[in-house]
Amino acid sequence: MYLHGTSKINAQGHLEIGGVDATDLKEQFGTPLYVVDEQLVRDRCREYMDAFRASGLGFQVAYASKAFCVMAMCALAAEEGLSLDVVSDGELFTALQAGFPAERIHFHGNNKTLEEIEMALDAEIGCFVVDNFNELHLLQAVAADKNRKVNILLRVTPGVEAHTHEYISTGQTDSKFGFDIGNGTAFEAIELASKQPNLVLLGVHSHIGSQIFEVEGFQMAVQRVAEFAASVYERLNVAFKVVNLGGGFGIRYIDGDTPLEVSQYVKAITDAVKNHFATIGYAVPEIWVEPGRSIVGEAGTTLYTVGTSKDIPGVRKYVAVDGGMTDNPRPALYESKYEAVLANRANEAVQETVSVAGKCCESGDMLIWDLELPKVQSGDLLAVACTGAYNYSMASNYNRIRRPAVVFVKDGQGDVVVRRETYQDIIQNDLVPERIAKQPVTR
Ligand SMILES: Cc1ncc(COP(=O)(O)O)c(C=O)c1O
Ligand SMILES: N[C@@H](CCCC[NH3+])C(=O)O
Repeated sequence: MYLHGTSKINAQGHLEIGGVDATDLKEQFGTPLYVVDEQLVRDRCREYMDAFRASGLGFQVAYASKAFCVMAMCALAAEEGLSLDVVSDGELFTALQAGFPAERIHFHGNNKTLEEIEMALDAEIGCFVVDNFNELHLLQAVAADKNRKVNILLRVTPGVEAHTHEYISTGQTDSKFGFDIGNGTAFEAIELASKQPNLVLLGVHSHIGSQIFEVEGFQMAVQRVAEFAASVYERLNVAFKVVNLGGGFGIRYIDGDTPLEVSQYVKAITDAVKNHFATIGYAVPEIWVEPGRSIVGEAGTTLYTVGTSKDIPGVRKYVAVDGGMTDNPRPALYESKYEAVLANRANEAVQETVSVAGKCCESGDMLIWDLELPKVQSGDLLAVACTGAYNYSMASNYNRIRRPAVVFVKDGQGDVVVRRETYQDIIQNDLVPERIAKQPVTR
């Protein structure tokens, strides 16, 4: 298994993250357990901030909180000087409760409700990323009602197909998100938005997809947006102060994944912006980005205890762990691949090939197929790497399985940032109507 960030194999032959032995983490916090290498998250934040500073352009780096949204993470992002992309009232609430500066919060989403719009307006967030005409009209009406001026970006689809899984590709014309540049809808939206008395049109937003390894897609998106900006300026005399190029920067889950350095993505984007916006006739706009996965993905490791196994001679050996698709639905959703190691015997030689199953009542609940490990025993500690993004945030209580705790590790210390769910948490919202006869609780 590739060792990201501060992860290493220590003298006892155990996996260690943030200076804490994984077997001690199991002892202290139990399994399954999400472990986050705090230093690696901070390093990634700093890589983005430094790369943008080096470009000389105005910028904001907004952490896409959908990747992993808990109060500690919002507080960390705020401390590192990042902005925040939220897509729901729940993410907004989490950020505000963590004390995230409202003026650095950007609100996304293709179906914001009236309640969400009012909540965000009342919180005085920095910017709405408007996705469609319904939202444009609703936002203008609510802002007028509250006698407020609101910053907006319009989300456009630049017609760029990112080379990634079709479910996480968003820049193409046939997408549920945004105003299409190609068919003229984006132009229409700019014309309309620029006339709204309570909306301040800062510019546009484009996001082409996720887990992208090449810079060409981003460069192409910059070119399309710049051509669009030039035509908008020429025909409407509207200048963009901000261009948001979204997130999508890839990470290394397994051998063969070939992400670029953060600085390489940023340089490609900022160079393209300088190049394509230079001739439009106004100052080069501020560049905003929204990385999620590349900030937290490689920093996450999930620890599981191995339970049962089933050997089907000549076919395969299944080993089951105490979590699965409830804490990591990505293999079932996207056929995502992961690497793993026995954290308690990380130095031992490979002796068998096993497939790692979860504990859900579902055949598709598989975490890793054909993983090479030492002879696996019940009680072993399996560490799956690169689970920091879209794992906790997409976790569920399927089969009424309690969601694991999340622990931040740094300099030899582990701190719980989300406590493990209890049985009481599982039933806390359940109600039994009176017409259903109440059964005596026997134990
Ligand atoms: C609008 C928008 N911004 C940012 C992101 C974050 O993407 P990633 O986690 O790939 O950086 C996404 C998710 O793909 C998104 O839809
Ligand atoms: N949830 C996806 C990424 C979605 C990106 C959000 N637009 C994943 O786990 O890869």
